[in-house]
Amino acid sequence: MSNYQLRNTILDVLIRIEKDSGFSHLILDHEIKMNKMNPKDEGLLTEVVYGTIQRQLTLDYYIDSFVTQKKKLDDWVRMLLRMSIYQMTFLDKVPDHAIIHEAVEIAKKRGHKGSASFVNGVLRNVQRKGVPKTEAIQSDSKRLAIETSHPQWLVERWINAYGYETAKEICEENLNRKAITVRVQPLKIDRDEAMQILNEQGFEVSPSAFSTQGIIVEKGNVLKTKLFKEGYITIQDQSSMLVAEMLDVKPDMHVLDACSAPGGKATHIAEKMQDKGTIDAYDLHKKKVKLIDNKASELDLSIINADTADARQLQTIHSNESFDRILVDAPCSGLGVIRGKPEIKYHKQESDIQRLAIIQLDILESVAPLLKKNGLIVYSTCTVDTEENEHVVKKFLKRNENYEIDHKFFEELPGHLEGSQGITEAGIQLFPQSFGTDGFFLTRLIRIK
Ligand SMILES: C[S@@+](CC[C@H](N)C(=O)[O-])C[C@H]1O[C@@H](n2cnc3c(N)ncnc32)[C@H](O)[C@@H]1O
Repeated sequence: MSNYQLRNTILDVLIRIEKDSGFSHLILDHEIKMNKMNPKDEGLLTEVVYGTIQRQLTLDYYIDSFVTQKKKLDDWVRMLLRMSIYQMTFLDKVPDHAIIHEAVEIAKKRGHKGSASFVNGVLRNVQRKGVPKTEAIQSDSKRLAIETSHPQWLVERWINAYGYETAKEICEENLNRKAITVRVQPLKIDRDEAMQILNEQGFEVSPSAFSTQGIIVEKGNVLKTKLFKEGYITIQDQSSMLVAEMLDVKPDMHVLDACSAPGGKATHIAEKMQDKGTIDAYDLHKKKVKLIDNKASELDLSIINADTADARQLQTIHSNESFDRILVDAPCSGLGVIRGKPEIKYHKQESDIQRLAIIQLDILESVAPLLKKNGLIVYSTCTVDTEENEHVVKKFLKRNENYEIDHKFFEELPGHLEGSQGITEAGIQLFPQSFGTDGFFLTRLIRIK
């Protein structure tokens, strides 16, 4: 692929992610497969696409300071400027003159002479004068929002909930890439053996402190390994691994996973139960239910019954007090996974959070009667937001006196979390900057009567 073709592909991918509100990782994976790219091109494509999305609002702030025309820029022109300025400002892989030359060539082909000279003018200005400073922005939240490319409402929400310093740390960490972590299927291989095999294949690996099944992979693409292809390991964030650990399942239990697709936690629970007992796993979306079946069969697990259902209607299928354990891994705003899916921060609105918090509480309240006395519910989300996390738990407890927080949960948390800033009376909020995990919340409730 020529440099020109590669830059053009990067632009196409970025436009598609923005236009279709699509997930960057899915569109990127598809593009890489379709184009059969070499690893170097694949690396640059991934780096520029993620980086441009991660820094979008900062890049727009730069662009707007150089553009005097009142007319709205064409979407493709803005995107071409974003990806070019991203490379000039945040990467040092390609010299500025080459970036400008290629951007102008793309503009000539996509637009007319005017577009090419406009793109040339803006980029030459960036090259000559550098990008504008942000220090002069008076408001702390606005400055942080522009510097770290987050919507201002979100920055203000995090400042209000956790204070300025923590909000700043979250925003800054969201600009980084995280290490991949995998979970071993312990009925097929043990962790040490899997680590040794990965090591021998050149991967840099270390054991996770969150789960006895977790491995941190610092470098390398595990998706291409035999271990992954044959279901000895699966990709899962360490925070998510904590869920099955905290659910405290045993073989032969009857477990409900109310919001289960694509089945990451259901399969972990099945492994913990030594594939003995029953897991009823539901998801609202029929298409996604297939993913649960696929994951279970990839990992050679047999005790998961996956089906389509609204978690708020499960009383019509199951009678009260039928489950030993229930997992509510609730649909959420996903603000904890911005590092991997950076477009999330632009697509979510504050109203989404309010709408989701109502659904989360509804789901918890609907499944609560289905749990046996002395049984446990784990409630979790991959978000960093008090309204979806602590507030949902507190509202639930206020309205369901037969439940309380299971305090043994805090004692059972891995030792390195002790004294973590995210531990509250309602559960634990993992921040992305704290332990290298996704931003994640979980807690455990016990049915006392
Ligand atoms: C956080 S994801 C679950 C991830 C899953 N537990 C795992 O570990 O792979 C939340 C899931 O809830 C599903 N969902 C949304 N609303 C639901 C509802 N009312 N009832 C059941 N599932 C729902 C979504 O389709 C989504 O797959």
